[in-house]
Amino acid sequence: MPELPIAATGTLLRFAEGGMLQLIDFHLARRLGQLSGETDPDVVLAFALAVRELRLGSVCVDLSTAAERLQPEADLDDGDTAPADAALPWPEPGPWLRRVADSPAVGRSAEVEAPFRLDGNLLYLDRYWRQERGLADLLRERSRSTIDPVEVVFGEGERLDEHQRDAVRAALSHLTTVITGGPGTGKTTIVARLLAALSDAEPRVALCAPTGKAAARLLQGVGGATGRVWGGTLHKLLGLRPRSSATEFGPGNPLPYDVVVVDETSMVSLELMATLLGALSPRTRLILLGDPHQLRSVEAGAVLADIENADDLLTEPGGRLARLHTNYRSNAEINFLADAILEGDADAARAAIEGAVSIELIGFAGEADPTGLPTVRHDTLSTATSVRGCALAGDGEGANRALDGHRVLCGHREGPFGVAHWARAIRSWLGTELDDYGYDTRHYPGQPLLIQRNSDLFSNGDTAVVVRRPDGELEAVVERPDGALSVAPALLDDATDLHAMTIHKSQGSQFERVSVVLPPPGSPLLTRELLYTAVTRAKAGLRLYGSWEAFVEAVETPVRRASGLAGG
Ligand SMILES: Nc1ncnc2c1ncn2[C@@H]1O[C@H](COP(=O)(O)OP(=O)(O)OP(=O)(O)O)[C@@H](O)[C@H]1O
Repeated sequence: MPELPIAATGTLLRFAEGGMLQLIDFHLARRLGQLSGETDPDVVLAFALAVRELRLGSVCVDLSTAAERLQPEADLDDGDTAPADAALPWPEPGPWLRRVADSPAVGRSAEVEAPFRLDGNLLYLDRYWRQERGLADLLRERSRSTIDPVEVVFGEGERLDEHQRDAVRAALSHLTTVITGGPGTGKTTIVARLLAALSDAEPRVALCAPTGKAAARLLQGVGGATGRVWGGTLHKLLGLRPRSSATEFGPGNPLPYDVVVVDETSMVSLELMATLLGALSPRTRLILLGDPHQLRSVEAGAVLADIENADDLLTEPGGRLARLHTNYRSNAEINFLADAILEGDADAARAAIEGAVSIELIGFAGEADPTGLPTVRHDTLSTATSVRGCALAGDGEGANRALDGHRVLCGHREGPFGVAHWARAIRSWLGTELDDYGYDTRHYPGQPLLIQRNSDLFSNGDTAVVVRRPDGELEAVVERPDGALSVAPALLDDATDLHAMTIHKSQGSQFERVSVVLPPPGSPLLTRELLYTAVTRAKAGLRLYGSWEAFVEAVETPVRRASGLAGG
């Protein structure tokens, strides 16, 4: 049963009881309405739904389709399924939209400040409407600008395929280029090639990504930082301070680069993308790389997918979209499965698993201790043993490499299908198998760590391994864009043991073998994007723990995030 707001009555109470609104949605909507004198419960309901949808990752709510499209929420972490969709008193869309439009809390022109904004059928919190509009205007403006094209001649022996060559040419002759493709389709290879083609002009280049790990991989892929090539997170590029929305660079102080490349753009929120576009000089080439089929940013927005789907954001002469198709890294069975998932074809996806030698589905219904499963024991022990071997020999980079041999990924954070439970079970079982391994709260050689906050030194999502130095002291070796960094383990006291991680956090990384703990049937997390993201983290081997029912449900449930961008 959801927690109900005491002050809610009538319609709003019914929606809260039906799992459609949480306390925060109700209170924020009511307060913002009260400040402007709005008390009509149906209008406050529309505001509360806009707040709810923002919390769930959509920039706005489409009031004309809300009754059919919005689903009640379940507690994501306890594995509960959503409450049954009791018939809720949805207002008639036409009159509802008119009453919302007339509300004093809804701005009518861009000059008027008001907490909400109605754009057609889409209701926004004003701040997000302004961000979306600002981003769309800047993208369209850049699409109208031309740039001197740079010629590229591909050599005889160059192994770039036709799509990759087209993407390089596009980026060399446009101000804004979006290059989409799944993992291993050559996005990094292309960046290296186009930087080589631009090298005569000695451009100042920024290579960045939403996470430090993804930025590190991009930088490594193009041969590392040089005098004119900088690499790091998007937050660092913009000069965003932790826990603040102020940036060093912006419209009055543009970024000092000729080329800005962003990898893993699917994880970038609307707010961050709008900030980036606002901080670019009109002559800076922008190249956005990413896989629009992966999970979206944690914050609101699905900017990459929206730009890909919109007709008018990225157009000639200044803008171009290029798509890459062939995954050169993962094995053919994993690629085949990923394609079937994207097609939403559950039969083909199931057949892809049943006919594969490198993929299997192991029954897991949440009842058993994960380490009772021999497959979990085998994979986690072999990885922990290799990581620990390197750590005891003081080899931090080797330990970090070995850590990528196998990873347990969960959709949920808590509960029997969640990261906390699996990580605890694996760590305590490994503690019984390996000497001096994580049996109490002290750091230990081979301890794999996940950093969960941004700071001057590290980025949220960076990984580290605790190693033993020749003098016997322990140090944590962190992988960063500009190389490994050794720090006292105490500096990472708030990092968590990385015996399992969420699928969300795994974006931007690939591992030799991956074990995925599927959410149970009925979980709101069971979506096509979650499954695709999890499956494509694997290069050579994949295990899914769960049921066919959960698997099929995921394949058949695409995520929808509302925004006004793709609508043009
Ligand atoms: N045309 C090609 N022929 C053969 N191998 C290729 C080709 N293009 C790329 N590769 C190889 O495929 C692998 C993946 O390429 P790359 O790292 O550039 O992909 P990516 O899209 O950046 O992957 P991710 O985003 O997942 O890191 C690399 O080992 C690369 O050398």
